[in-house]
Amino acid sequence: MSLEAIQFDRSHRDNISVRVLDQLLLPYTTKYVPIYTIDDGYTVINTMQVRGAPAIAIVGALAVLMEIQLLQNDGFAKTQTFYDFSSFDLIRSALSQRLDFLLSSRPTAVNLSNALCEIRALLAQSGDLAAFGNGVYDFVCRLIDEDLSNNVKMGDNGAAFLLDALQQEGFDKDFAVLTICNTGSLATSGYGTALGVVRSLWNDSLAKSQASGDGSVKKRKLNQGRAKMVRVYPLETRPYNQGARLTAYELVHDKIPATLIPDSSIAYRIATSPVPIKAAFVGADRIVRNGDTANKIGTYQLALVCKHFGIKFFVTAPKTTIDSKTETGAGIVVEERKPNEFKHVSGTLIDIQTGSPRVDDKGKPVSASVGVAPSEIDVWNPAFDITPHELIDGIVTEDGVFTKNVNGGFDLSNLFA
Ligand SMILES: CSC[C@H]1O[C@H](OP(=O)(O)O)[C@H](O)[C@@H]1O
Repeated sequence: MSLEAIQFDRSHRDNISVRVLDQLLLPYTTKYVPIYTIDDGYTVINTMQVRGAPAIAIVGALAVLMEIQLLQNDGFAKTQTFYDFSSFDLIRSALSQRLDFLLSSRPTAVNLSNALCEIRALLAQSGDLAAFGNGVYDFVCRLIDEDLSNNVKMGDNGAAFLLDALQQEGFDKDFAVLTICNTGSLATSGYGTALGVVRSLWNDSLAKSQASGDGSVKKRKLNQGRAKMVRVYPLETRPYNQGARLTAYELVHDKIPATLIPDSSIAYRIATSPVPIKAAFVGADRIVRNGDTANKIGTYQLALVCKHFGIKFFVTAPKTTIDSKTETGAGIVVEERKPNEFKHVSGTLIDIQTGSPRVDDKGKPVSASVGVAPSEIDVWNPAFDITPHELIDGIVTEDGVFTKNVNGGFDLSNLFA
């Protein structure tokens, strides 16, 4: 099992390498795909071999860095025709077109456009390719390192906020939380956003129960109350099943008690759960000025169900996911995926006798797709929906948890770059 979505070998500055975990083959196959060019970055992002707003931005920026490394290789320069090396101005113009292309890989998650904006500024101020390459290298290293440290801060912020709120309302028992899609290490540089909160809640729970754990988890009590998280309910997250394929995989890896549930069972699960469900933590692809949030399709109705049951609903995202240029959710472009990603279900062939993956003559699990709808039927397959800020109880960030003012509005101006 590997939770390392991105392998960036920076041990030799002049010979860096990048590989990404092909998440379409999880949970049964661990395969890394090399990234050499912006085309490679576009492909793995557009096909969702790598996905998750922060991870998309990191892989996009790394693809630019790898292309720059290639452009500085004379052998490549002689073979390609897109770039005109007669002046850096011409190279700069070609690179600008390549950044536009990369940005079109997935339009809704703002992290990629935020990262490419920074890279454009570096391109404008660089005098030559080497200087631009060094600027992008420093930017990408900072993006990766800050994302990881921010995720742990965010996880602790969200966990402590919930635990303190439960203590204040006099709740001191075991509880469960809900989450949707994948917002863990596979969507970021590590630890995760909403799933990072789950990891911090679990660390707190282990510390409070003095559980032995497996030694790999840093047990950290995050408040003095007795309430502790004992179970996670990840939603399968149709139609691409990031919850079933990826979040369940991460929770099994971390040995966090979890029960995978169908998207359609949220209300009935809350009504019948053996332990009270006290919160939902979801990620974000774009949070706009008023707090309206784009996230995986299904998030909006999860928020509605939480409102019905009086359960706290938190959006969890780093500042790199904030879009300070867009006023409300009405301004967000929602990506629609190909119909066959909905009409077909892809995965690994399972031997129904043994329940184990079918393998080929090389022992590799066999991938397959099955049809679950008539090919003639029209479908609507949005990758995201927009949760109105009115349904959001808090926005968890590395800078703390932001809640609404007495007028029911978020003031996120402190988070704007
Ligand atoms: C921290 S990941 C943010 C976000 O990205 C996921 O979408 P996708 O799997 O399509 O890239 C999902 O919306 C997560 O909440």
